[in-house]
Amino acid sequence: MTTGVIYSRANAGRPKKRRSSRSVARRFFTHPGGLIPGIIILVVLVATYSAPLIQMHDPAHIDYDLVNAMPSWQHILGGDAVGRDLWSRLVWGGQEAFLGALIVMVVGIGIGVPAGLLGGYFGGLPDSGLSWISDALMSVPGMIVLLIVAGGTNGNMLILMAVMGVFMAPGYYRLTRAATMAVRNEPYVDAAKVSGVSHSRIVGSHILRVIAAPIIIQTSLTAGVALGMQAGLQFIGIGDTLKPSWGGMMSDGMKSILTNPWLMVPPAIVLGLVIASFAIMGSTLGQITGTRSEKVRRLTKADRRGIRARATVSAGLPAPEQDVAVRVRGLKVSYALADRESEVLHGVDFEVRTSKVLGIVGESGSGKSQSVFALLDLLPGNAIAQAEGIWIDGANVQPLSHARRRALLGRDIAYIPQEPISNLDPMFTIGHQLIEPMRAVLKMGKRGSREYAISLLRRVGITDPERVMKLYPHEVSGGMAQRVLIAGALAGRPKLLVADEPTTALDVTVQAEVLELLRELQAEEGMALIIVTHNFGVVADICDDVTVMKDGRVIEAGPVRDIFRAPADPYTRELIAACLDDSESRRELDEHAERRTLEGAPA
Ligand SMILES: Nc1ncnc2c1ncn2[C@@H]1O[C@H](COP(=O)(O)OP(=O)(O)OP(=O)(O)O)[C@@H](O)[C@H]1O
Repeated sequence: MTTGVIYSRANAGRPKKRRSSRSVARRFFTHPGGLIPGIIILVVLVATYSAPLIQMHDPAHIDYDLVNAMPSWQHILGGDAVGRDLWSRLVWGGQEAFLGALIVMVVGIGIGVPAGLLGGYFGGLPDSGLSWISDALMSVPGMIVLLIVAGGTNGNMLILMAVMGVFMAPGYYRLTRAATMAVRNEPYVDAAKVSGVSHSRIVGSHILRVIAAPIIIQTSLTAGVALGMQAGLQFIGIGDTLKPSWGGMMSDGMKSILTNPWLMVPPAIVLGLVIASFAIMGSTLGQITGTRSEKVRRLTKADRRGIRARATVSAGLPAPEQDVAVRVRGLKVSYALADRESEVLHGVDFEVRTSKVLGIVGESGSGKSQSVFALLDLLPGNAIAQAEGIWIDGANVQPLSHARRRALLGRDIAYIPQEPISNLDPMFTIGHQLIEPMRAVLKMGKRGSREYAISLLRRVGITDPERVMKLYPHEVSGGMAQRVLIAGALAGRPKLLVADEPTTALDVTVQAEVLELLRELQAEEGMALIIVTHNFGVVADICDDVTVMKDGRVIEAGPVRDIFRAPADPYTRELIAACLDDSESRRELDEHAERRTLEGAPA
């Protein structure tokens, strides 16, 4: 699950995959949450701005015969309390509403987004100053300011909307600042800076892309709020009362609520529909422009029935020999996407012998982690895993329920993750995080679990465990955190330990120590160990057997010595070549080559 991206000037400042605006538009208009509200807003907008064409009468013309008249062919929505045509006022009423919402959005985004980028990206004084202004603005009651401005400007709705935009700016500011702060310390942003990419380009290509989705959602909500607030102001009589407006129509309707409640209905429906459409549209746009690559779907009952039916295939297969701790046969993993299934493992086989170490090796995306997650039954909810059989310690666990498979974790099977620090909760001490699972899973008492935790920490090479127990994760190094996680994994005395790239996040000297520790513990405990790695050096260092994976398939498998000596597949040869450095494994290979040359065979 790690990806190694080398940052060069060629790709600096350019995200690897950028969704084109055409593809966003296509996905938006094929999504019901985009198409339906989009059509509603478009229809209302077109109707509003074609008001001179589609009005049936002059919206200001008073016809006493039309007072509170019910809908008819000549007046499709009837007449209001003073005898004006309701339809004509409704279509004209939207013009000011949309213009007002646009002003609010432009002012809010225009002030809030640049300020948020500035504060979030540079921090320090600009951030403190802008945050102070934003907090000050948020503490001012906006409605009161609007009423004062309304008094001073004789209810000029466009000025009022601009002021409302200023009050919306802190929302944009906070959103943009938070998203920018989250991204600014990402390694790819540091890499872009180191590559000499300008701040404006980093902001434009990396940060704006990340904040686009929340800003779009915020804008849709802002449009809805602006329409609502504007209608509220018009409702209380602010603005040009002679001009048709939705808020004004609702105010008129309110006055006649007892005599003619119908007057409220058309403006309320149109306003409600438009506000709801903006909200739904924003959420859909956010979903589409978000970071998810493809929409996933939840597994249906039919999917689950199919998985169970396919799982029963394993029932007829013989159990593995006694010295096989884990055997996986014909493992396939697919993901249920919106319109199809995407298969990422295509029938993977591997096995680990009792008290032996298996290395699963392959480049990024080859399917190593998916294979072990399927073994551990830890795949995400939309994953469909099928296998001819998954035997752990002689028992086929494939037909077992999720609950029974989960019950194996922490006892029979333990797991060591890739990123030690991020797998420890920063809110709790190391001691708490070791003791808690012991009490829950192993049902140990408080005192017993504390003593056991201390003994385990000592066992993984921590010389002052009592002190370490009191530390928080941020107070320990990566290597120490990995030792803590290894101690936790050993607690249940597992028969199988799965380590997913356990040294990737550590520096080279610590990597060697952690591997050495794993090798020692595995031998002492007699556990089977699966190490997932992309580094053949690690395989050479610690593994007895190796399974080489590529594109969700096993390319080659066998004892490490044999595969190093004579890799059958060109891909395996490439992987071995890639790990050739000054490490121990390189020396071993050189010695091997030397021996073969002395014996007269080609190296
Ligand atoms: N949740 C998911 N939905 C869809 N596809 C996924 C999902 N998780 C992983 N995949 C795909 O499964 C394939 C195998 O991923 P996996 O994480 O097993 O690779 P890996 O060999 O462990 O890589 P790395 O060394 O980077 O961890 C990849 O193509 C990946 O895109």
